[in-house]
Amino acid sequence: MYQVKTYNVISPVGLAKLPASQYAVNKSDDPDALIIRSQDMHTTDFGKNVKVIARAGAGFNNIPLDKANEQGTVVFNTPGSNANAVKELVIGMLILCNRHVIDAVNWSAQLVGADVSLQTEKNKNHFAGHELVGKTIGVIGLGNVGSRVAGAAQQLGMKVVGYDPYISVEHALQLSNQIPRLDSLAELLQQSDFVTVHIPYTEDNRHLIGENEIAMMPKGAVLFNYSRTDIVDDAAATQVLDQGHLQLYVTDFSTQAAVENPKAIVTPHLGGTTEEAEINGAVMAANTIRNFLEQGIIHHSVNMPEMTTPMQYNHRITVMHQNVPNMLGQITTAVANANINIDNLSNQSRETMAYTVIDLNQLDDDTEALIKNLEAIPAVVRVRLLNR
Ligand SMILES: NC(=O)C1=CN([C@@H]2O[C@H](COP(=O)(O)OP(=O)(O)OC[C@H]3O[C@@H](n4cnc5c(N)ncnc54)[C@H](O)[C@@H]3O)[C@@H](O)[C@H]2O)C=CC1
Ligand SMILES: O=C(O)C(=O)COP(=O)(O)O
Repeated sequence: MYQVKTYNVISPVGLAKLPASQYAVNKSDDPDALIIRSQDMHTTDFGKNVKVIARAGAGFNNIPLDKANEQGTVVFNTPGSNANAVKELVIGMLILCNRHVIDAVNWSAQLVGADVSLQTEKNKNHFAGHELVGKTIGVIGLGNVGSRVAGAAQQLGMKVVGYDPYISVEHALQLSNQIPRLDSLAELLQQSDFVTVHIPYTEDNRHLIGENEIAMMPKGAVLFNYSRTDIVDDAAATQVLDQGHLQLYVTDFSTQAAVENPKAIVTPHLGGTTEEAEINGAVMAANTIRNFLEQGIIHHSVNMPEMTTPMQYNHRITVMHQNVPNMLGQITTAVANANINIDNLSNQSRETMAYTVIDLNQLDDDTEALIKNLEAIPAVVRVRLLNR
């Protein structure tokens, strides 16, 4: 029985993909697998028995990949599962903000008395807005979310420019040829009435949009952050709001600087919070966990190499190890010393880590000794034996 532990709200539709005959959910404090969303795993203990962490969602900066690598824990995310949800919220906020709808609705809610319609007609022009057609939106990051935001903004009649020096082939092919990909961030910032950021948080992306970048944006521009805290320097963004250079700062992240500034519009990390996205993410996470635990398949990992060959033989030994010389030699020697014939072997690497998978039709009686010998090889971090 595999033990699975969940953190955050994980859709029961996804959990139902884990057969009760093989998986127990939230029944053990020493789980094999975790399904999480934004739980901060830097401060949440997870033991060596955790073989897999599935992040139902896109961003994985809440998971310490160094620790995961050290103990041989494969980390997955569910790319694209909530991208439509974020796109819809960003486009919704774009329209709401450009028409001052939030202030207008709050104002209407305070109306009392018999002359409500009179007051309305007299004051509505305080909330006169602008249309989006013909305005320029700069989309930073053209992955699952950014490419959808770019496409939707284009359909609204906006001019769209993009910036993503690392765009995947898949997303580059999907992007309309009407959407120019600019060579520099500065070029994008200088020409955009609206800037929206859709990139992962990494050390390199910390404060990608800071004081200097905001200064490059035209006066009266609007900045959206539906990516992560700290990709935009909130202190700088809220300061220029006060100085009037930015018209609005719209963010999904409740930092102190943002919530204290009346000109900042803060949604409480709602981008991926729709029933549909929660189901998509949880279903993908559950399927990913099953494929990995039952067959050793790795697809959509953020720390380990891809290995998508299904289990076609009776037994599979998976060896997670550091990506250093002579590992294959040592692993195959250990198997040969056990007098076992290898039917299929695959070895993939990714940065500092590698994954070797050995398929066998027949095992000898002393499998335990073989597993121990494999585990004893320096640089091996986890060995698993899977049986069909
Ligand atoms: N507010 C929310 O609830 C949600 C927030 N997010 C955030 O949005 C981020 C993006 O999500 P997805 O589009 O699904 O991820 P993705 O991985 O599909 O796309 C990210 C894109 O950013 C690009 N990129 C990376 N660094 C860049 C840089 N310095 N400049 C320009 N482009 C850069 C990559 O090449 C990639 O194309 C996530 O990492 C997460 O932090 C995602 C989903 C929900
Ligand atoms: O998928 C992401 O990166 C998100 O930010 C969504 O986070 P959540 O699953 O709503 O806690």
